[in-house]
Amino acid sequence: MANSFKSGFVTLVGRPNAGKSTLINAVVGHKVAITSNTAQTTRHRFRAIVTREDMQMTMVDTPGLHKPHDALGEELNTSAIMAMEDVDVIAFLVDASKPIGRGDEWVAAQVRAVRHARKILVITKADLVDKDVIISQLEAARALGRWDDEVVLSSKSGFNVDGFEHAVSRWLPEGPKWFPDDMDTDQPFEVLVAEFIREKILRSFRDEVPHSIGVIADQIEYERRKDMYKIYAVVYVERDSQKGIIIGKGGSAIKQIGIEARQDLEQLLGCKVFLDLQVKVKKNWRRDLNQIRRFGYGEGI
Ligand SMILES: Nc1nc2c(ncn2[C@@H]2O[C@H](COP(=O)(O)OP(=O)(O)OP(=O)(O)O)[C@@H](O)[C@H]2O)c(=O)[nH]1
Repeated sequence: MANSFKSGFVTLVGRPNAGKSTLINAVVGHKVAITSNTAQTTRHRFRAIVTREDMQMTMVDTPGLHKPHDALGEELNTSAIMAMEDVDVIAFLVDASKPIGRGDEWVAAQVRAVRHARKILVITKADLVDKDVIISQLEAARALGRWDDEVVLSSKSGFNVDGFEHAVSRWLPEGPKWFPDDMDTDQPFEVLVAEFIREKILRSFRDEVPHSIGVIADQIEYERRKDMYKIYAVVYVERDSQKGIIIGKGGSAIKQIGIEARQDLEQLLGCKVFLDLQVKVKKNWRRDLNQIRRFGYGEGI
């Protein structure tokens, strides 16, 4: 008898910076999620899909859970908590290199409250610490809930990423292929483009403007004759001072962001990219929920 096909949904949760987006990219095999050192990099829910011969696993990335400080923070939390409903598997990620703290405990409490899903404990960033640290971290994390499986891995080195895939697959129910074989993310193209640009800004200005920026890819055109994409994007900031920082002396900072984003986009798109970046001030956009939704962040999308 032929083996039956398995399919289902897994959500990755963990405190900000636990390594959710990096793990998704490692499983997919290329970049579909942006990452940075800045906590709360991920702002919107999206799905990444991996299809194998015998299974299809759809990963739901979520903004890291944390105590909210503003409307954006609340929206991100609601989004992350909602992502735990209606999934088959919850993967709870704990950073091996950071002592378990209140952030992890708070997320674990949300996970414990979900009754129906299978739960996998995932210790991430194993490349950063010694074996004995991993063992003690595993023991401490075990105490935070009841786990159906445990995985220790490193998304950076690739160590045991397949172990994660197998652990999830084990708990997926039999089901149909929900998405076509070649689909690896459900993010609209313009959102993916905007996110790649936002990543570069976050990486350049870790401390100065972490949560005050939003990026919209206004216009994307493909020029067949040149095999080139023309992308016009706007970076929104809250204050004039932030605009100055992002533009930099004589435009040097925005130029550098443009170069890095263009290289990434060329890799994503497999052809040449012309990128036009503008910086505009939109006061208090973070506090205005409609504005947040217009930027595509939170569960409103
Ligand atoms: N050394 C090492 N670094 C890692 C690994 N996984 C993630 N990181 C780094 O940890 C930081 C955070 O990773 P992300 O994947 O963005 O974390 P996240 O949980 O998605 O973060 P939020 O979007 O803030 O919730 C980045 O700088 C990653 O490069 C790993 O396996 N090893």
